[in-house]
Amino acid sequence: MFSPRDMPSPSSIFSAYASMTASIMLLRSMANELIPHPIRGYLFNTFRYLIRPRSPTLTLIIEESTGIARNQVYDAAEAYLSTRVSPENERLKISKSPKEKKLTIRLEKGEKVVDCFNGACFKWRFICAESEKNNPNDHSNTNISVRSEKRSFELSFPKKLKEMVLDCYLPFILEKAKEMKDEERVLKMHTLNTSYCFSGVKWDSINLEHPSTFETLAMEPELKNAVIEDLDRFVKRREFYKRVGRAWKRGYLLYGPPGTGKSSLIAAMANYLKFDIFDLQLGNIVRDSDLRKLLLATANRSILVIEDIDCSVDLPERRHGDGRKQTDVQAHRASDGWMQLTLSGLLNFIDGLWSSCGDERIIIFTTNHKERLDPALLRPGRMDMHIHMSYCSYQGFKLLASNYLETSSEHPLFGEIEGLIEDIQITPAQVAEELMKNEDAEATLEAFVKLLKRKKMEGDVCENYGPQKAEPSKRRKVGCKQKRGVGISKSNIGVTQRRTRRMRRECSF
Ligand SMILES: Nc1ncnc2c1ncn2[C@@H]1O[C@H](COP(=O)(O)OP(=O)(O)OP(=O)(O)O)[C@@H](O)[C@H]1O
Ligand SMILES: [Mg+2]
Repeated sequence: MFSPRDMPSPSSIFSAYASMTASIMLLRSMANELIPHPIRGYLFNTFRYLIRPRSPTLTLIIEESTGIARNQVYDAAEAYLSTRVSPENERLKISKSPKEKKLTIRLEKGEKVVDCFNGACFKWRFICAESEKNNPNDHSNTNISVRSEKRSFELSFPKKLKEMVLDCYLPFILEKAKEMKDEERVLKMHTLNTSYCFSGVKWDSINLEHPSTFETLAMEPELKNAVIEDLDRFVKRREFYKRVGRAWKRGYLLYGPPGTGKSSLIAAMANYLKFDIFDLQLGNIVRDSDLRKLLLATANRSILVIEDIDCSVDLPERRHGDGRKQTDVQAHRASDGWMQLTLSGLLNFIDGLWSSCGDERIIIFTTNHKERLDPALLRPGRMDMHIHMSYCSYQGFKLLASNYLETSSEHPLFGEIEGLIEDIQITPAQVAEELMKNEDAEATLEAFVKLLKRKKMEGDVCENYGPQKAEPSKRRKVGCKQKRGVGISKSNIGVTQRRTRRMRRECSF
């Protein structure tokens, strides 16, 4: 058993320490005489390293670049720490480039930040080491030196948290920084530069500043939710697509009358996902090979849009005897006998090479006339979701009224509007235009009621828009009314709107 009597007395500790120091000094003087200087230095450093007390802290050095490539962890840490500055910080860098929406805050040399995550505290320090080197490219012997900065972050934490830092904390920072970048991202709209049409093809881009969002879009709430859920599912399913061996792409067909929000929905999708838009005007493309080049030049996380697919190009396989005019490019193509842009070329390329060359691709076709589309485009598996954009419903009107007139509560005229709007065809674009005419909500709504009454008096007939199976002429003959309905075709995702079903029942024979 250990008893206090066994404890060494302070005087014995002191004498042991004195004799150890004396022996070290003796060893040192012997070493000085016997061991050559460079070896002595090496031995002392090794000895000091071995007897140095072990620190319970681990420090990770996160350098700005790894050879040529930038270090993603550094960039993520830089962005993330800008949200973690505290009143303790004394010097911060601040900047804003023309394209950025907000001010950017960065730590200045030597500044420290303490960040807490999952109950643990992590110490960050920004290091910026400056150095001067002779310019290796300077052959003029002027000895002009080049100053360079080596930036890095030091992340210190208790050693026992190493696994947690590598598995959770750093991935969390990478994810957070990605979210911040997406938020800051200026979306681009890429369109074709037609001056390259015959010699080659090229995308030109401008900033996409379309303000349409799902909040401002008048759509049946169930349909809107179905679209949002579909997009959410799509972007989350990288592993799923890999597992089932499918290219990570999703196709949407938007169809309905002009002014029902097809283009607005595309912009809302782009703004929601933070995806760039590539607007492919098929009418300006001559050959499949040009099309391929253009498609291969599109980026990941983008939406490829082909508007008005039924009339944008005279694809050889397409049949339409409606006397539509050819564009100049199409006429040129036909006169030269090089009708080389084919629908099968387009579809095969989209399904095959294009989609397997990139990730997170969305493709959207729009049309005012679904019934004129080639069956190849409509066959199951081609477009994942068919979205019917149709006339404005009472729900749609309420959303537009609250956006345009900023009326939160229901106005007394809303009841009358509900009764009228159900029986006539008015597009969201027309409703929006009416609601913008006057700043006075009362006067605007009164004028709107008058317009609805006038339209009702004039009478509506089913137009050749939407999913009806009947021939337009037949529908017109029987005076079948088309109710507004914004729906997804039932063959696609099983979300069919009550309204659309009712409309189908009313319009088919
Ligand atoms: N569903 C909607 N919700 C909100 N605003 C809409 C909606 N539909 C149309 N609008 C308004 O009408 C304008 C024109 O709509 P948009 O260009 O999206 O229609 P479209 O269906 O693409 O027409 P087109 O078939 O002629 O291309 C939009 O800028 C927007 O202001
Ligand atoms: Mg449009």
